[in-house]
Amino acid sequence: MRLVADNLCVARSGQIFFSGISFSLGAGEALVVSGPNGVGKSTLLRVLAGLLPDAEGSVCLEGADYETVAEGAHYLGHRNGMKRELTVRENLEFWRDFMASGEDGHRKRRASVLEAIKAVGLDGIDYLPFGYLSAGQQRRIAMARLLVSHRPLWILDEPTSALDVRSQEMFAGLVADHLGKGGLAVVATHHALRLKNVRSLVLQPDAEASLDAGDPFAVEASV
Ligand SMILES: Nc1ncnc2c1ncn2[C@@H]1O[C@H](COP(=O)(O)OP(=O)(O)OP(=O)(O)O)[C@@H](O)[C@H]1O
Repeated sequence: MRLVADNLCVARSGQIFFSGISFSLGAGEALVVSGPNGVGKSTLLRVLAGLLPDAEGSVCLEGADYETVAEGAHYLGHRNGMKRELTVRENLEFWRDFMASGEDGHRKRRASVLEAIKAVGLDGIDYLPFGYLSAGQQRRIAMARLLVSHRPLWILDEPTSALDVRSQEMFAGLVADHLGKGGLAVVATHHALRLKNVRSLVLQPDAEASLDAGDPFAVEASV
């Protein structure tokens, strides 16, 4: 399976935020997107997730039975996507049911709610309303959402915001495990992520985007 983006371009209010972004990401690989505030990282991720349909260019998951990239992706934006009034368990049960796919392979590869809570190191708090949790705990439960249903592509916007060093290592472990099983990930971040097997895409205003030295994959972009 490959995530293939070809010549992506986004313009809003007459201003081009980025153009000419093309890359190809294979199973087991991650693309880390970085750059200064407002340069367009979240916008790029939203394009990949199919949330900005008026963007130019194309993006697809090759070698997979998905009509759209969105069908094969988990998108975790700046917001956690949880109801404050519902308990941790109720929130994750909702997402597990909502994202349930008829495909057998997906059902076999998803964690139970309690397994997912344990995987992010928060077992024992499933009965608490989500709104009672600390900011870092809320982010970790948002990551547990990625585990209760299976999607091959993870699109993550600032996933480690509010996380302490230990939780960042936990996050790196989750992503490494996902990549190790043939998954793919695109991550926008300001932090040095403790990830291996990553490609880097740096968006810079009014400049050519810089690429990983020696990157064997085509990752080209200009802003
Ligand atoms: N609907 C819109 N219309 C016009 N401009 C917009 C719209 N939405 C976002 N923008 C602008 O698009 C630019 C890119 O925003 P984006 O959130 O993608 O940046 P970012 O690189 O993720 O920033 P940060 O590091 O602060 O999260 C910003 O200048 C923002 O103000």
